[in-house]
Amino acid sequence: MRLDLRAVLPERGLDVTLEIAAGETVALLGPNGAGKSTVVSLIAGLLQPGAGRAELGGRVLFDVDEGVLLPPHRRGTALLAQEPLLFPHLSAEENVAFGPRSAGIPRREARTAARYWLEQADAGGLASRKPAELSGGQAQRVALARALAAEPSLLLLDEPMAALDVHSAPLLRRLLSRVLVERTALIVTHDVLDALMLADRVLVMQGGRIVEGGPPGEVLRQPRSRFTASLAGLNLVEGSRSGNSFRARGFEVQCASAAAPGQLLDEEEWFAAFPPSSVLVSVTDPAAPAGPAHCAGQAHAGNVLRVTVTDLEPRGDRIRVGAGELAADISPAEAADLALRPGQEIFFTLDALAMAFYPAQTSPIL
Ligand SMILES: Nc1ncnc2c1ncn2[C@@H]1O[C@H](COP(=O)(O)OP(=O)(O)OP(=O)(O)O)[C@@H](O)[C@H]1O
Repeated sequence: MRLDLRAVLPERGLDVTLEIAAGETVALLGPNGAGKSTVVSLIAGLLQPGAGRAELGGRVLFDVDEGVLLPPHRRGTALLAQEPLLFPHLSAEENVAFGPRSAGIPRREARTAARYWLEQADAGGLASRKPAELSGGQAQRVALARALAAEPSLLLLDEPMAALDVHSAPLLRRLLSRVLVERTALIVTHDVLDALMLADRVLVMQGGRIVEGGPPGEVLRQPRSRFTASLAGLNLVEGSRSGNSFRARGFEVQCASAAAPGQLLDEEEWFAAFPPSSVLVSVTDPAAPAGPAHCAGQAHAGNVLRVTVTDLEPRGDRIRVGAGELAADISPAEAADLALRPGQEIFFTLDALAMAFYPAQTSPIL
C-alpha cells in the first residue's frame, strides 16, 4: 500500500519527505549516519518524530499536530533488520507463527500460515529447528518468513544482507528479488547491487535529507553526490558549462556538440561524470600544441590535469590510481612501466567523449 511520509526529528538533524507507491520497492542509500535507519524506525514506530505526518494505505501512522501515534503492532509494517532476532526457545515454525498467534489467529491456522511463509522464504525444511541450529543465512530466511507472515502493508528491510557471509548474501538477495515483486517495501542498503536488483527507485540520503532520487540506472549514470558517484564507480566533477565547453577547477574540456546536451543554459552549475577507465595516465605532460578544435581522446592543454598520486590499490584486474577526488584505472603492466608511487606528480588526460554532462540541480521528482 502507498506510503506518504513527512518526518522531522531535530535531535538527529532529520527532515525527510518521501512517498512509496503501492507495490513499489524503494532503496534508501547513503553514507554512515545519514539517517536511513532513523527513517525506518520512524515508520515502524520505534521512534517518535518531532513533527510530521505519515499515512500508509489510508491509515495514519502518526500525525504530530493531531496527536496521533500508532503503536508499532498496529501500523501494518514488518521489519527485517540486519540480525534475525528470533526467539531462541521457539522453533523456526513457532517463531513465524508467533505474529499470527498474537493477532488472535487460532493455533492450527497460524501453523499452516507459518509453514506457507517458510516455504515462500525457501526455509520449509527448517520448520522444526531452533535458532541455535540455523546458519546466519537460514536464520535470516526464517526472519523474512516471520516478517511476511504479518502480511504487512509495507515491508521494511534495514540492511538485511549486511551480517551475512559472501555465500548467504547472494542467496537472500535472489530470494528477496522474488519476494519483493509487487510488494510495497523500503530497503536500507549500502550495496549498489541491492539497488540494481531489488529496487524500482532509489533515494539517496545525506545529513538527514534526501538529496537524490530516481530509477537506479538514472541515479547511477548521473550521480549528484560524491557518495553516489563512488557507488556508481564514477569520477564526479563539478563545474560550469558555456556553449560546448565544460570548465572545472584545473581543466576545461571541449567536445563535439553530440557529446554534450545542447539547448541548456550556460553558466549554471554542471556536473561531469566519467569512468576511471577512461582516464589516461602519464608521467610526462602529454599535451601537444593544439588548434582551436579539440578532439576528445587526444591530449591538449585543456583536458590534461596535473595531479598528485594519493593512493594505489588493486581493483579486479586493474590498478586504481587515486589522485585526490579523481581516479584512473590502468593495467598492472602500465602501472609497472610508469613506476607510480604516492606523492608523485603525474598527468591525467580526460576523454570528453567518455563524460556525461548534466546540470547539478537535483531532479524535482525524488
Ligand atoms: N540511538 C541513538 N541516539 C541518538 N542518536 C542516534 C541514535 N542512533 C543514531 N543516532 C544519530 O542519528 C543520525 C542518523 O543515524 P542513523 O543510524 O539513522 O544513520 P544511518 O544512515 O542508518 O547510518 P548507518 O549507515 O551507519 O547505519 C546520526 O547522526 C546518528 O549519530
